[in-house]
Amino acid sequence: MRMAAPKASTKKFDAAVKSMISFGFSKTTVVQELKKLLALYDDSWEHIEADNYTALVEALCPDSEQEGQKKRAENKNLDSDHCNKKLKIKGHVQKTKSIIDGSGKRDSELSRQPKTEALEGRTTGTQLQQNSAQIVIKGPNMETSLADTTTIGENSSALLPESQEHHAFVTPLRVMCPEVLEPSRHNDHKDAHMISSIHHAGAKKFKGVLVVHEEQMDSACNSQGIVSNDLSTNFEVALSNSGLGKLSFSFNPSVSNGSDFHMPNIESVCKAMEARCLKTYRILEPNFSFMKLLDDTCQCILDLGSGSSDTKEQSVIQILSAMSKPSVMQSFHTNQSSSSCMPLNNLMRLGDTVAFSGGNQNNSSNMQDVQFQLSTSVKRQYHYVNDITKGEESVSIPIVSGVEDGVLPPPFQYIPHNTSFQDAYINLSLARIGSDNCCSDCFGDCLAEPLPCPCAIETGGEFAYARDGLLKKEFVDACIALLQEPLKYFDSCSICPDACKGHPVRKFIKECWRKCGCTRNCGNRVVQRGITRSLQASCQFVASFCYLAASKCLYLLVFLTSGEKGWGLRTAERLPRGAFVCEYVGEILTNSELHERNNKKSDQAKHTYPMMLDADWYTEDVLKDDEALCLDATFYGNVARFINHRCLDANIIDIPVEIETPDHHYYHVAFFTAREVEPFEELTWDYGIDFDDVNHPIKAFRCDCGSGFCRDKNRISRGSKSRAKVLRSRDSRQ
Ligand SMILES: C[S@@+](CC[C@H](N)C(=O)[O-])C[C@H]1O[C@@H](n2cnc3c(N)ncnc32)[C@H](O)[C@@H]1O
Repeated sequence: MRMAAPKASTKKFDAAVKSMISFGFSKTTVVQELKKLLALYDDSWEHIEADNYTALVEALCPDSEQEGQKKRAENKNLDSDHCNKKLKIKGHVQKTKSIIDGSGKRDSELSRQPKTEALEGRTTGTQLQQNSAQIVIKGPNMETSLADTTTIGENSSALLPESQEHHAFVTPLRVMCPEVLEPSRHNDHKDAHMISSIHHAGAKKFKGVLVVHEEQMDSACNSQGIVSNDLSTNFEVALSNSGLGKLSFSFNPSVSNGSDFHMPNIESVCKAMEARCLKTYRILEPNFSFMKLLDDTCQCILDLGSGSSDTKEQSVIQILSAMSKPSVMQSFHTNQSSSSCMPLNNLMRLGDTVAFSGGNQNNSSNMQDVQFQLSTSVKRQYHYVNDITKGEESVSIPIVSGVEDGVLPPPFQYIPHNTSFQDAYINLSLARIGSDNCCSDCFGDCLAEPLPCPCAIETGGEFAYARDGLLKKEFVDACIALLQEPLKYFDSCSICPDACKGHPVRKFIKECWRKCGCTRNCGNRVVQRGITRSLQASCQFVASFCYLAASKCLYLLVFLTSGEKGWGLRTAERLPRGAFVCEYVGEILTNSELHERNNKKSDQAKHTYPMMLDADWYTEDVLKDDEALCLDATFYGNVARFINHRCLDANIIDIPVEIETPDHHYYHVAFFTAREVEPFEELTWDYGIDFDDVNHPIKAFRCDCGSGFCRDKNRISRGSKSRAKVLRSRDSRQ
């Protein structure tokens, strides 16, 4: 009889289960595997908890298990008893040979398979059939409907009608027929041909079968197909030149361990797979779809199998795009095997710039090889796509979409701090900061002191920041109220009494600075530290798993929006309310200089990047004020230049921050989250544009913000412009 587990073990057990559930594993499976591991390790948690539950992850992920066990046995010098036990498990989890061959005799083959019996003792072909889900891949010109494709010959009884838990849908097919077929490869497979892939994972027995039925294809174009039956990899491939394929997944109901299993809807399976890819492999492409992955897999099989030259014709940009991803991934996955990254070794571009192929599975050395052979201009583009900051920030900011379509944002110089253009007069001398505006008597962290320091005077004697580095709730509330209803908070103006309708009151943050006695790590210094990695603590994927590399991490991503807005910025992680995102950085210009620039600006330049500082606070005649300042990020700027506008309910707000100067003539514009922001949500702020003001020197764009509170009466109706249309119109302009 087993003794009741002591409390500490129960906690460990729960923690391990919780951790694995967060990666998408089912509780039942995790509990089962965990119990097995505990038995294996004689209830020693040391090995199970090591490296963030690596042993458990490996037990749950069959592909990595054998390798992982080998490594663990080597590294940890497991005693022979453990090794023996492991060997037993290992024997149990070995991948089996495919239970379906290319002959299409699925039922009989299934029931004959000794491996199936050995693994389950219960699995029958019928069970598999009754729980199959189909995905029909259909060529662009094929008229065959889904319903049509469900009736297949006698050897394809796995393909059942909808009523018997079939889930089918159509996706465009990129797999075209191979021009040359080797007769020996398809002669024996006249009936139904299959792409099959079967994984047996010991306790976690899972079978996935992708089936391509060729009768249907033959009836469509009476063509030959291609079948590969590679026993060494347990992988069978059949492709038709008709453009119609059928992928059928079958599941063995015994995996459900007697629970009430029902075949899930195929769309929810795709969604779950996409979530899993996002979490586990950190696939950051916003348009990633599991169906596209399957589609690409077929294309890949065809390309590799037929030695197609398609891959050679990819544009450099496409290669760069593909290259950028693994290196981005690598920053998260330093300990990962190459399998989680893009297959770099298969990318080929022949000709003047890149010649790259080979079997080297080590991505880091591949990257070096590629970079070595790329021309300078291609290298420059590659670096730009990978990190638009060119290393100026402590985080990398990649371009994650649009690149595959050959589109890049118009060039600009990345600068992490504001730079004066010419006439702008900014006096940053320490002498101008009086003792009232700094805390020379402080030391260490001002936020740790019981009383606020003089720097908090600006914020009513309270620090704007809390100890966790976020803005205090009340401060965010007050800023939002002032931005959303400025007229309510107008102040009588002493600066421009004639023209000013009243300066709206703004909430300023005053940060401690160099004249203060506190250290650089003082909690009242946030914006001046720039875009930092501190927010990564809130990144659920990274924090809870062991892939966080010592190198730079993803945090912000530049992407091509789906509407008329052009490029945008999104966060890669969940951001809590009140978090500092980035500063709006650009050239500091006087209003007159900006006016001159606007006059010279070509009509082609669709997007504009100016930001008024003290000049535009509801004055009507602002351009008379030559000394008034603004920021322009058109030629020099930082990542904030990609943040688009959203009327009223944007997820970030701009807050003026004093750092070096005590007046409100020149200040920093910092963006903070107005609410919690979900991973991959676009970041937007309200530019404060009056869309009705036809006299404004900068012509307002037609707003495509999609907000229910959109102020633009001429707004673009949602859905009228697709991403494809935007790309097409860009192409025609180039
Ligand atoms: C600061 S830039 C933002 C980045 C810009 N989307 C790009 O592609 O570089 C401002 C410009 O983006 C576009 N934009 C921003 N928000 C928009 C919106 N809600 N609707 C339409 N266009 C928008 C306008 O062209 C505007 O002049």
